[in-house]
Amino acid sequence: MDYLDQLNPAQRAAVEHTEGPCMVIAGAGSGKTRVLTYRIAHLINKGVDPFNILSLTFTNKAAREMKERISKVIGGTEARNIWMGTFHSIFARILRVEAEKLNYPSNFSIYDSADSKSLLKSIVKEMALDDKLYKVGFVQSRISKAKNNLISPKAYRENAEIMGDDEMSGRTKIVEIYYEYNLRLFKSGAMDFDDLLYKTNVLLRDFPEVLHKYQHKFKYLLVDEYQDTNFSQYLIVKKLAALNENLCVVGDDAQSIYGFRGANIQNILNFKNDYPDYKLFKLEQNYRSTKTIVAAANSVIGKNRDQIKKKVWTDNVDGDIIRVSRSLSDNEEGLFVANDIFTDRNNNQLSNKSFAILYRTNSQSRAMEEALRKINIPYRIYGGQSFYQRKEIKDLLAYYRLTANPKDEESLKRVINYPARGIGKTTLEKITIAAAENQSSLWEVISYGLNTLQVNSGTKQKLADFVTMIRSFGAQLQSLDAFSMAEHIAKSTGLLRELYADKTPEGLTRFENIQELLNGIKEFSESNLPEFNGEKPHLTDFLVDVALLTDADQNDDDDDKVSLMTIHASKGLEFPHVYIVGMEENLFPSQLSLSDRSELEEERRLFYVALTRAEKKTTLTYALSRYRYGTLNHSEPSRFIEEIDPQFIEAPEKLETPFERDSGFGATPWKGMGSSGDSRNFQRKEKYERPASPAPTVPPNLKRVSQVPNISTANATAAGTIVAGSQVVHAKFGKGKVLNVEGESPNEKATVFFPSVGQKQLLLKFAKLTPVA
Ligand SMILES: Nc1ncnc2c1ncn2[C@@H]1O[C@H](COP(=O)(O)OP(=O)(O)OP(=O)(O)O)[C@@H](O)[C@H]1O
Ligand SMILES: [Mg+2]
Repeated sequence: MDYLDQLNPAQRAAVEHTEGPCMVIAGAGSGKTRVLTYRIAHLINKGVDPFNILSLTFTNKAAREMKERISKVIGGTEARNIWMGTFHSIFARILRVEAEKLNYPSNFSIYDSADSKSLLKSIVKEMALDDKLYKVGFVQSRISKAKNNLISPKAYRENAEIMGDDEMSGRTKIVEIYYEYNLRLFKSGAMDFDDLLYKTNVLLRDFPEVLHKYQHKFKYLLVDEYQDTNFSQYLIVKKLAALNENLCVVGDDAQSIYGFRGANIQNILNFKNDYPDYKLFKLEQNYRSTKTIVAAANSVIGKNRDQIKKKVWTDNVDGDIIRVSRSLSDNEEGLFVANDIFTDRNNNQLSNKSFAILYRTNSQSRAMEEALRKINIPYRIYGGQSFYQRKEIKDLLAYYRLTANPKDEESLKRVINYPARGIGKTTLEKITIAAAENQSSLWEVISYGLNTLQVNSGTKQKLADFVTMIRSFGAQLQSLDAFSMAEHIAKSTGLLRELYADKTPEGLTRFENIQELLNGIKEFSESNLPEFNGEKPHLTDFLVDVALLTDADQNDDDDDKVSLMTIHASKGLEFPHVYIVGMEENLFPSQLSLSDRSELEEERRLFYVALTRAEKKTTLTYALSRYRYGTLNHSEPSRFIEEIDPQFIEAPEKLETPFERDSGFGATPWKGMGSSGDSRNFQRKEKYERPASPAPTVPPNLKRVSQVPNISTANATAAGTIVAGSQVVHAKFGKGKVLNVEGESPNEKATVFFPSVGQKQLLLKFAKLTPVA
């Protein structure tokens, strides 16, 4: 069958319109990514050289999948020559080639977010600023915002009011930190993530011949998820496309979810100004989801004021209505989800990978993981604490980075005394000061300025040995292949021995992780990628992208596992069955978004993204209490549940009085096991224990979602018995004194002082306070 027949007429028109600017704006699941994929296949089929195609995707995994699909469509191996990947990975690759023009080494280090934070922390400390006022995360996001808007430190200083710093309770030193931070990055031969785009812009602005070269090279440009590009990305695309204007962008304004990180939906709206002759394609048929899911998602997004109105419809079946499940706690919620997957999978012969659990914040994965582990359901977490963020991995990578680029300050600090070699904190401080005085890097101090350093001769020797070791690695970089070099470093630094000696379970895991990294490098060494022209790649080749890798980029799609990820990470993906968990006020929508309409609308778009990931079935869950930042909080169901048109969702009952129904986890495989093993959960379980009543069995195929056991509100918390001044006992916090009671039944709140934990605000209907005489 001709591949063009695998498209509907609107999709086909977009694919065949290969010359000139075009934009595809369409709702979720309508085949935007499919259009990009087929468009590339079509270009190659028409004779365009894959080396002349640049395609920018949201993840590297998406790029890989697109290439596979293209290969299937057109056959052969040409697809692997397409320039395809995320903005960051593509332009990191280009910067490697052009780095020297910017006075950077081509082996420049890429600082990930943790490296940047660590550097910022040092700077705040060295500048003797208050680290409570200048919180690292805050400073980092300000600098990131500036960089993504191409505001240099100088421009920042001149336009401090544009950045709004004067309104930020006296945090006027951000710009000084920004200056110093950039300087240190430069001295370290390092770029942070935002620099990869910023410096690309500088390169294309200041070196017309370079711009010219890439304009000629990339004759066809394609961008997926265009609604989430920021200004810096927008400008790169605009510059590269200026010569040929063969630019095709696809996106959905309703799925713009990175506004908090500087993505600018205006890029969609401005397209027609930049390219007045552009062609606009609209796709309206959704191929992914059931009628119910499409209609439910439409009803939600319709509540947003700022949007391009779209019709999205589907020919697919009606499908099940959306289910809602309520639990008492986050752990119970985890158990519900795990159990539900277990039953559904077994009753309907489904694979694990048909299921996905999506959440608003990474920390919500814990309860899900525990529950899945308990009943042996294999799962995979995308994002979160990624493999490459683990300490042992970062340590070894720091050696590799240092070998390639000895000026890399963060890497040097990480390993100069690991494994321990007697180079202490004070020595490092002296080196840092000397570097600042001489305007040099730490490496330059220890390799050339050792004599001027005020340390004893023993320490000097240790530093000299360290320098000799790193230099000896450097000398072999070009002669050894990636794996031999990597293994040699792991062994001769003593790092492998150190981890091997640790026989604790954690130590064992760390050792295995290192083995896994080395295996990965081995695979890479033998991968025979076209860019290495038949030669074995070097360790520097491996390092090119390693800072940009995320867990989503690991290629183990064949594994049959349940997927766990944040909604942000789920963009563009699809799964037959989706659980959206933690549907609670202050969590989703997030607390920070509640006071601002545009932020609330971004949360709603996020919910739209979540809902539209599902092909067949969507389940929403919420818990009535949840541990957050170490304290137990009571929660209310999310407003988003009620925003779904009621015909498409299970009757939400009376969400605000959740305790009157009585049912249980009848069919759970862990019946009678208690909710969880750890002592914290045990306490919480105890707290919610109610007088024994037989748990009714919920047949697994029942549409109504099983509910958690109810609890009686008729206990000692009744109004009147607890007043300001009375002494009470709380199941978890122990004895306390009531300072104040406010609000009306059933929402009275008490402020109680507990000697064990300090002051707490508790809702009486949940808190089970027992008065003591
Ligand atoms: N014409 C078609 N015929 C059959 N299946 C299609 C067609 N168009 C799209 N699909 C399928 O529909 C699903 C959704 O397509 P795709 O992922 O391209 O949509 P999208 O618009 O990119 O979605 P999102 O907005 O979530 O990124 C995919 O499984 C795709 O293969
Ligand atoms: Mg897509």
